Amino acid sequence: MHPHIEDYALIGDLQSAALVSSNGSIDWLCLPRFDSPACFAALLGSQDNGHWRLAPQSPKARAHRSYRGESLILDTIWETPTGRVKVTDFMPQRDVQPDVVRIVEGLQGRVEMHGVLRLRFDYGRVVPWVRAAEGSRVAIAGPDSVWLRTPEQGRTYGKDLSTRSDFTVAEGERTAFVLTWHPSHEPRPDQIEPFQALDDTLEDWQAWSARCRYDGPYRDAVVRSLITLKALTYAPTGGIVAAPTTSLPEELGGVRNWDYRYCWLRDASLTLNSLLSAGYLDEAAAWRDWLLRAVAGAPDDLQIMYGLAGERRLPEYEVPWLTGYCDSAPVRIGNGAVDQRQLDVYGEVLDSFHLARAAGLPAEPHAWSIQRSLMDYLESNWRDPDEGLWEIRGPRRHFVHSKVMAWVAADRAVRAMEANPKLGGGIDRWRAMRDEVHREVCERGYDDERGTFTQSYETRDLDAATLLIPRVGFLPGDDPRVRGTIEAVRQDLTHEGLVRRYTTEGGSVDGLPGGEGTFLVCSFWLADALRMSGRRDEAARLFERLLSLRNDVGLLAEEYDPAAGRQLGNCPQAFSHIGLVGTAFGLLDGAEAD
Ligand SMILES: OC[C@H]1O[C@H](O[C@H]2O[C@H](CO)[C@@H](O)[C@H](O)[C@H]2O)[C@H](O)[C@@H](O)[C@@H]1O
Repeated sequence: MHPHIEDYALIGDLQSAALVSSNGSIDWLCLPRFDSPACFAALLGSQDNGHWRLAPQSPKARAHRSYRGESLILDTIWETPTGRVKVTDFMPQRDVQPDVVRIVEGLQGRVEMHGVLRLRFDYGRVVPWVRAAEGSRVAIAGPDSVWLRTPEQGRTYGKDLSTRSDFTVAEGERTAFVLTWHPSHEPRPDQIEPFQALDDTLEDWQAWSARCRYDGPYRDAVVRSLITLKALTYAPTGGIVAAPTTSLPEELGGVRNWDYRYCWLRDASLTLNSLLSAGYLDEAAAWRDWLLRAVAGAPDDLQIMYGLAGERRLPEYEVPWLTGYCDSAPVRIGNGAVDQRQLDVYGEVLDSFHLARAAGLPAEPHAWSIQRSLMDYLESNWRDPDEGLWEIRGPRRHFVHSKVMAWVAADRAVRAMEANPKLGGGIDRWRAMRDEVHREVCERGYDDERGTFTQSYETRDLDAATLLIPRVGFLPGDDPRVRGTIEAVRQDLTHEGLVRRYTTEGGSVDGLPGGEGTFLVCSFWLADALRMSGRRDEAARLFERLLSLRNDVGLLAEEYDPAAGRQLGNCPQAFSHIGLVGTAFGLLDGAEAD
């Protein structure tokens, strides 16, 4: 039986991340990068696919956990019949090689502890050779090797293809495990000092969090979301992943299982907007530079997603030896959406540049050249059908959201040139395009009878993405067409007050079998649309309900099943935390009542 998705907490080092369950087991870890093969993949299979549990021996032990202050350091406090013990899990921001540190500290009495480490390289498939060397254990298979440093007290031994540790911790004692990955052909890397690493890591995160500019009633939730978003950035390149996991299902037992360990232009631009709104300019500069490298080349070669360093090939394949989270198969690596046409990404990228300029990010001449060439491409292509932001796997359509985002792209380009005419570009053409897109969307993407925007020109069905229309400035929030869309979405797309992306019943637009949960970011968009249409109190109530869906350490997956009361989909998902930050900032504006 797998732990619930909401039973997992995140630790990470800005290059990869691990999921730690509330029973003390690290069940997911890819090394050395977010998108490397996992060496712990129990999350998507069984313990035989790799995990590392460290917890009291007593079956009566009960855990309570929290992050230490405004950091990504996880403290789990275990109460047992013989005493209390704290396990602190973190990944220090790395110098050379990645480390996972687990510090065990006796708080009261004496507690017998037990550790089980099963390393399985290549997504839970390859059992390494393990031997004792230089006072540690080293596990090697193919290109990977992992060193494990264990406490001096107690006993470490091999059993059933795992490395076990038995030891006792008394009040006031502190001891550490350090797991270090490195390429197997290289000599053992320098060893870190775990207690010093703890102090340094705490200081790094707290210094970063202290720079957050949000000053309102939801600060704890906002900072936790920002830390989570920061943890999804890949520091060496500035790329930002959509989530650190693959194939956590959108429906338990279903097939809607995707790999999110890549940089989507859409998700990353929106992540950046959240960081910018809270005053984080350095990340904006790093992302801009990543983007300039990734999209360099002919504009019609632009992809909607890339690897962490801008890699273009992310072929999708299935991993048959993993049975999937709660038997939700297949487990997929890579993402076939890489070859899709999604015309909204131009709008998201240009909007992100627009916000970066407004936030005072120093100009970079290449950045405008890229924006011009993106606009030139979009001018000739915005009339085409596409797969849209939901990355449907059915036939292309004229999605209203894609067209609205084409309007956003033109609008932001025009505004950039109005502010700085020296930039150079086709301002008159872009103005004309902006007007034409607006007219067409209001004619062909609006259902007069029902008084709502639709999902695409081809249908009367609805799409939660149309809730973004006031947020991006396409129409004001009090426009009757926006108000009508809010009501229609509420009628057709909500489940117990939470919003689905679109309907999946009866020959779904997305071309996929099965259904899915409510999509969390869409519920945040509903809160935003309500606020912008003058219904602030309803927006705040919905926001607070959404906050209550976070797990015990403030994390949100992609989706939520209100009937089962469970989170679904990849976790933690940038989209959901982007939604949280955006709505919290929005609620600071205009505190007018309904
Ligand atoms: O719904 C089917 C599609 O689901 C995934 O896409 C979703 O995740 C992306 C990353 O967060 C996001 O940008 C997109 O808006 C979401 O719909 C998956 O990546 C696709 O391959 C799949 O077709």
